[in-house]
Amino acid sequence: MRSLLRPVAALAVGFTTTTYAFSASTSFCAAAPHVPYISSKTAAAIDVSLMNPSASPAYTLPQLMELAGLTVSTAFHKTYPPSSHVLVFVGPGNNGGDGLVAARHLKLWGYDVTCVVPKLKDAFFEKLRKQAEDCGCEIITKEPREGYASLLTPSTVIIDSVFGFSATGPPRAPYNDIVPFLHSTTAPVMAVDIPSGWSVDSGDVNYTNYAPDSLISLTAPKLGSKGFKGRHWLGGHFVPKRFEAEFGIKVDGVYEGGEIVRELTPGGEGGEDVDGYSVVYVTAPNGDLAQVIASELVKSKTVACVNIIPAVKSVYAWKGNVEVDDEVLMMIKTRKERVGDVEKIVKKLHEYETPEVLVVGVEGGSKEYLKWLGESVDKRK
Ligand SMILES: NC(=O)C1=CN([C@@H]2O[C@H](COP(=O)(O)OP(=O)(O)OC[C@H]3O[C@@H](n4cnc5c(N)ncnc54)[C@H](OP(=O)(O)O)[C@@H]3O)[C@@H](O)[C@H]2O)[C@@H](O)CC1
Ligand SMILES: [K+]
Repeated sequence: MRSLLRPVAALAVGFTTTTYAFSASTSFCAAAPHVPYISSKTAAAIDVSLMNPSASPAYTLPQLMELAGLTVSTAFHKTYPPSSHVLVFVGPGNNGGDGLVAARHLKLWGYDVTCVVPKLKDAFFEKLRKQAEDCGCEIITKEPREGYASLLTPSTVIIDSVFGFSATGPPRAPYNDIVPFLHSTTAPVMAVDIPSGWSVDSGDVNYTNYAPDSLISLTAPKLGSKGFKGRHWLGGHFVPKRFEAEFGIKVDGVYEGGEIVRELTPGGEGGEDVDGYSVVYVTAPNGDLAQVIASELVKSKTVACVNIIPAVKSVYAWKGNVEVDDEVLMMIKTRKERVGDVEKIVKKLHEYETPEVLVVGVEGGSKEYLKWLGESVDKRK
């Protein structure tokens, strides 16, 4: 007799079949370039993996910062003419280090550059400051008596390299004067990685109305920049290919023809939030029950689509025996935030006591398909 308790381990055989059916039954292997947004947590994990001294690629911080800073200056050069005066606000972490390296490159490319450096973390940052100074950048360590606005000229473009993906909470001194200045100035700003003062994961949740003119995202755009409306560049030519699958940051075709930055369309070209979608696997004893569950899920706009894959054989351990069952497999596509609702509906309609509900993260997909997916599922109420 078919067991009613369905252990997760029973998925092994079905999973293989599913993988095949997934690509064979749909047509969304589109060639459109896809650029995923990542969370602050993922960004930090990538940083750790890039610089883990005991595992490849074992980059050192100075190596990465040189590449990141060159990336920032390249995006800047593509956006603003060399006749601009550049005012770089340098923060306490690596975002600030990117700004100091970019300042040096921009000066060497002919820009007039001033760096505001109120604090330096350690000897390495002191070296970066010195290198910028040696290349001809003006260095300012505290707010002028007349305020930061007195540093502006009619051609000034600001680089906001105050806070990156590790910043949290309201700005503390000495940045509690700089960040409000950035939020209120009318001078154009290029933000590095994330506009300072925005939440890295949620954007301008504090309603600062800070809207930089341009943004250079490093490695992958951060979730908080999803609503960014200005010119948006992506750089990160230092990330090994294998990280694409590992961290879901596949960026096919992004860096072409020797370029180290690529402009995204406003809001991010193909920049759907892949962190925001899930595939849920549910097995059922027969196609009729699967169809009842699938119809309810789609009708209620809890999910966008359910593929019912027939003739799945599940082989699993059960009470010391090896069981073999004929089942069907539902492959359900939805927003991540609706996975809990999917589980509720499945449990309500299913005849198993413990139906399988296994959630798999989405690593990528075509721009058009992900857009349709998002539009087809109601957001959580
Ligand atoms: N892989 C990549 O893409 C690469 C990325 N790179 C770059 O690194 C950036 C991330 O760097 P990061 O981790 O050093 O973080 P970031 O935000 O610059 O500074 C943290 C500092 O800020 C401070 N702090 C925090 N909150 C604060 C507050 N409210 N008010 C005041 N201070 C506050 C905090 O102090 P603490 O809280 O520790 O006292 C700490 O000292 C990333 O965005 C990118 O630009 C490249 O350089 C390399 C390759
Ligand atoms: K920033």
